[in-house]
Amino acid sequence: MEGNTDRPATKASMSDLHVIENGALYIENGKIVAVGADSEITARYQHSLSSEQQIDASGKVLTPGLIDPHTHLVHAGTRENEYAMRLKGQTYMEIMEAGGGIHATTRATQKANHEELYEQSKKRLDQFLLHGVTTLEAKSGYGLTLEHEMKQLEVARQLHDNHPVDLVSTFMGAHAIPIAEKDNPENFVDRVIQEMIPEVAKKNLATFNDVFCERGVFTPDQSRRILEAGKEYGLIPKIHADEIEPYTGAELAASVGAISADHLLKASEQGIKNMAEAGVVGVLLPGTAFFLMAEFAQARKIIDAGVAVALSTDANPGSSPTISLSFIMNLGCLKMGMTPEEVLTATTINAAHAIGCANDVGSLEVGKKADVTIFNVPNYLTLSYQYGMNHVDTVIKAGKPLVVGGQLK
Ligand SMILES: N=CN[C@@H](CCC(=O)O)C(=O)O
Ligand SMILES: [Zn+2]
Repeated sequence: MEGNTDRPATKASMSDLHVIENGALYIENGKIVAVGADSEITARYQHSLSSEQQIDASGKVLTPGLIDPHTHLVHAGTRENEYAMRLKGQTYMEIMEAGGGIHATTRATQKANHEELYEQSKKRLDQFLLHGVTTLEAKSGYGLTLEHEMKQLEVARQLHDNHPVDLVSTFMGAHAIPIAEKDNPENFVDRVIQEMIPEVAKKNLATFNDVFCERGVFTPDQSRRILEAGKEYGLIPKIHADEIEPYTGAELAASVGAISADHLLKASEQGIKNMAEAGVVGVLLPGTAFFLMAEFAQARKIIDAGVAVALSTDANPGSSPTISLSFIMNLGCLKMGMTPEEVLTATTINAAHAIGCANDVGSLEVGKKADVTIFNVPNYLTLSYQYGMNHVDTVIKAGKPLVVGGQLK
């Protein structure tokens, strides 16, 4: 798996995995130093390694460490009660409008202190690692006040510092309009712009700035204001776009120069075309369509239109309570018309592009960080063929084996 570091893979290049049969990697100081045929690499480097420093992956598949470019990792609590309500017919938006949904997780997250939030989020992060993920993006957005948004971002930073998985942070103060400000949303938009964004930027707590642009949440105009304001502070725009209804989120992503537009279940053809032209990565989240029993994003159309597609879990307690990118790969193939090759590109190099880290990770190439996942499967097709299983055998992060035999070391 090499190539597409300068720009994300689109169209046919999404299928080009550059598989090496009987391959090997040599790692030094946390970086990939050589990759190629086992016969060559072994002859050249084996003498410099003790037997403990060698990993025999015969019969298995190595990929770059998986990258999850859209998660709501840092939050408190769960919402299985809402799941039961939806199964009886209530919709996601009805539950949110009645004060549940994102508001319910906001209450729980505000109530949790830093340590509690850290512990709950760390458990999920360990699970991500066990499922082969070595880098992920984590959003705030369950604080909705300066104090609690900062708390979420500080927990994310601490996890990045203490945990082997790398976190890339996104500020998402514009995730919902707090219930108390329902009748005056502009006030809240002003607070996000004037109070929160400058403080997040001052403390350097996020790389990206995301908005839930959806009818009943933030309008396209409010979203644009928030994203443009973030740009002035160096925060790169991202958008939760066209998830529930067509709402010109994809068009907005292209016009504000967003790095990615995410969801896109209801994106218009024009919006998709604009994204392709502007080079906005489309991050598709089929776990959300699955869990909300909604129509899936039209990945086939989106890829054929020239948009670079990445896949993500959207891990969150309301619309996608999973940490399994493998399951997302299955859904990508079975529900969105993607190929087994495309879903691998979408969870590695294209996912890296969606969060601006393709120079360091996302492919198995000399000079990149030695983040490698070894799956106990005989070929890569099996990864999106057998579903509901965790095939991860070994995870190497920056050269260190952290998961061995499917267990945290
Ligand atoms: N759609 C908005 N945000 C999340 C869901 C958050 C929640 O329900 O807690 C998403 O990406 O699906
Ligand atoms: Zn999300």
